[in-house]
Amino acid sequence: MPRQKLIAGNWKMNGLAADLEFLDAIGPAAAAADAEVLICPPATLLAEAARRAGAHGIMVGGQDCHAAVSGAHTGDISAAMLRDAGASHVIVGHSERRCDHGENDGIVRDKAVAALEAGLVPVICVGETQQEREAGRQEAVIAAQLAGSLPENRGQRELVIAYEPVWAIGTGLTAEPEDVQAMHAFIRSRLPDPASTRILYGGSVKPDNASTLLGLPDVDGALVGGASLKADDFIPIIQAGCRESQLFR
Ligand SMILES: O=C(CO)COP(=O)(O)O
Repeated sequence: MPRQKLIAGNWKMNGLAADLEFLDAIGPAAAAADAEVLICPPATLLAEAARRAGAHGIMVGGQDCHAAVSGAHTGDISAAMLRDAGASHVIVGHSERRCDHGENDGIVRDKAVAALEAGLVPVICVGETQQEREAGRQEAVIAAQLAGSLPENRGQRELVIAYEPVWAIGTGLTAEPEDVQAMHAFIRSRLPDPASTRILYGGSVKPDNASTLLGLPDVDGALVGGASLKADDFIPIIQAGCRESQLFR
């Protein structure tokens, strides 16, 4: 059973209500695509995004969640709240959260467990820094992040891994296709359900490199930052995912 491609957009801290027109703009491309499309807007837009996205078969997700179900955590949002707002997925362990908010692997794992318990699919991010890659430590770093961040017992519940080399995020630098494929194959070798788990690549995915990256055998989709903010950039990435999905049938 081939893994269907998943093309995900992470809007990060961008987007006001008017920007949800994006969903109607990408709607026809998403509806026609033989690939799943997921948009993760800021939490303020989630409920309205879910309402508008549903009409096009687009899924929506959160960008983070708290590990607790509810309680005295000012400013935080639980997985159950995301689900209640219409999310199906949540990104956890993005390098910007690991770096800006001091989230370590244990915190990321607790968030992933909370997501699964709320009925969300966690998109668990891992990635090495430039320094770690230059020192040839990328596999050791990723192995440790996977060992520390993945829930231990998830039964049949789905999770998604996103490999995002930190040095490729927002820099316009993408990893070489051979390095991406090698790392994705390495990640797959470490997963309990290697055949069914989707591994996305993220880090400066753009319309002009999407086909190459999505055509790699162990790349099951993309987690797109900057190029998910404009329909003209995101539509060709969806279409690349769709083409590459069909080639695998
Ligand atoms: O961090 C990312 C997605 O989560 C990647 O961001 P860019 O596509 O802007 O490099």
